[in-house]
Amino acid sequence: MSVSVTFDDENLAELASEAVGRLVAEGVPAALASGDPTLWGPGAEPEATVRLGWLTLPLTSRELLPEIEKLVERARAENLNHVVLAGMGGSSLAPEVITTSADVPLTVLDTTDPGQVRRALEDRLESTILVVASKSGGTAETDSHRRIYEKAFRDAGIDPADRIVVVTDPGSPLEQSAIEAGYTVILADPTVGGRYSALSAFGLVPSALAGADVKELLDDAAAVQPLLSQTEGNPGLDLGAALGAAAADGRDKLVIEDDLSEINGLPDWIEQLIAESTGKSGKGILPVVGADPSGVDDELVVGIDTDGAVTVTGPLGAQFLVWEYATAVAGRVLGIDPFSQPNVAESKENTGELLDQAELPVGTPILVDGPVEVYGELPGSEAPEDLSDVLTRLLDAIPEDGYLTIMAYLDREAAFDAPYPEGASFEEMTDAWSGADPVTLRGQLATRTERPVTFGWGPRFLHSTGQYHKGGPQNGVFLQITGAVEDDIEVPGKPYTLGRLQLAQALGDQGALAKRGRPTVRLHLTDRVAGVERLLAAARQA
Ligand SMILES: O=P(O)(O)OC[C@H]1O[C@H](O)[C@H](O)[C@@H](O)[C@@H]1O
Repeated sequence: MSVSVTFDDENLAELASEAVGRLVAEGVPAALASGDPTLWGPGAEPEATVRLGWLTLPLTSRELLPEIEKLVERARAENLNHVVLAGMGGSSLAPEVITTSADVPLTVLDTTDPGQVRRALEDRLESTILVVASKSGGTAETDSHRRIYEKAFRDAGIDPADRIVVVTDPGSPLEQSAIEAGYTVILADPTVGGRYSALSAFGLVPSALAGADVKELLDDAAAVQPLLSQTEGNPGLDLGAALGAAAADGRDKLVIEDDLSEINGLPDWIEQLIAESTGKSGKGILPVVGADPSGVDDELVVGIDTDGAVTVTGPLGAQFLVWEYATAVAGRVLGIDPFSQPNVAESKENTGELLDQAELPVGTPILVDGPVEVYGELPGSEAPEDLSDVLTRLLDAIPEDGYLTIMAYLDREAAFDAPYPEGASFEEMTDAWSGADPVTLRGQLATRTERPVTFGWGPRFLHSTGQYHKGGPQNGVFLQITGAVEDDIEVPGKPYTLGRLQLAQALGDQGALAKRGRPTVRLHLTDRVAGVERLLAAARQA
């Protein structure tokens, strides 16, 4: 089974077909299939020269299968059936989709929230195998998770070398330290960037350990690969031309729907791929995930196995490859380098500088509304009356072509702790969860504006849409949510705790956004449960 890309929008079909015509005339399909790094201009060439390995992963990754199989057998023999993956962005998003689609359990740690990390640590440590996945080997979150787990294993009398598997690029500092520590190391293809690494060791190792059939993924991707050098019937070319041409024509908000799909969560992976690849030089495509279309002119709805202006159907392995190819093509149409992420480092550097200070410069709240403190500058000169007023003013500040983003530096599983009455029906349970979930705020605010409202968990989104926020068109309005930490976790060998790192990440990104003059407000929940409740109530009133 292959991937099909179909259009249900005449204008778009025409735009896409014109763009395909131009791309074919320029020889793009053959050039891309042969790994030509000049396709994105001289500025992008050095990076593209070492970033096109994903094109051949359906074949080259097969070489990893025996090594992966051995690892899976060892884990089974030792009853290591709680698989925890520490990895940010491209190093965890693909395994998350692969394992949820295959319905096999994987605990993903892509957070600095102490509560969420503690939850993982306290869950079956005796049967835990930890995959530490980082291409660069220098990502602070992943490094912290490794240090915390090493200590937890040792404290429990377990040798970390028996439990830690490292996936990284050859020559990274992580490879070196992992070899010294005696960890199992699986090296990934260094010619593949993080967000294009779904079919590399980064996607395959944790997914296989969790029980997913990764050979099938590669088979499905290999089946679509021959189509990608064609000038006709090339799903990657058709999709990329549509995304690029639509965005160039002003339809640059990409609503990705997957309601009927058996692939679970692909939009989250696409979000990183598209946002980080295209959101730069003041251009880009804003992925909108988990939201209904609002029917505005600058919106393009893509359905995964579900009807949209463009519908993309096909198995997961093939979808990965087609979306990667389409993103590279859209980059060419938009005139950007799809392999760089120039603005991600900025927030990281800000965070590093903040962590060097004795006290984090949190500032003074402009308002305290019960368990919610409000920091930052609101559009308009008057002080806000209450939290509802803050939300209204943020909504009013969204430019005509802009968007609002909610960024929650919180525990993304905490809502499941919400109490519900004994004997509650499933509906009552989901009501209790959504009443305690900051994600609910997205839907509430979306009903009050036609403009897109997106939601991201911090710091996860910093490795994804964070690039677009800072590098893309400057028309975003930003709402951060942070929370008090009750039970913090030391990061062994580092002068900070996870809670301090988490807050520094929020402040670091706030600095980067404020520097660009974007409206950015931080809501700090001094009591997390009561704070979310208050926030959702304020959104209802606003
Ligand atoms: O795999 P790592 O080197 O730890 O990187 C994880 C993530 O970090 C950065 O933010 C990049 O922008 C992402 O594309 C990458 O996926």
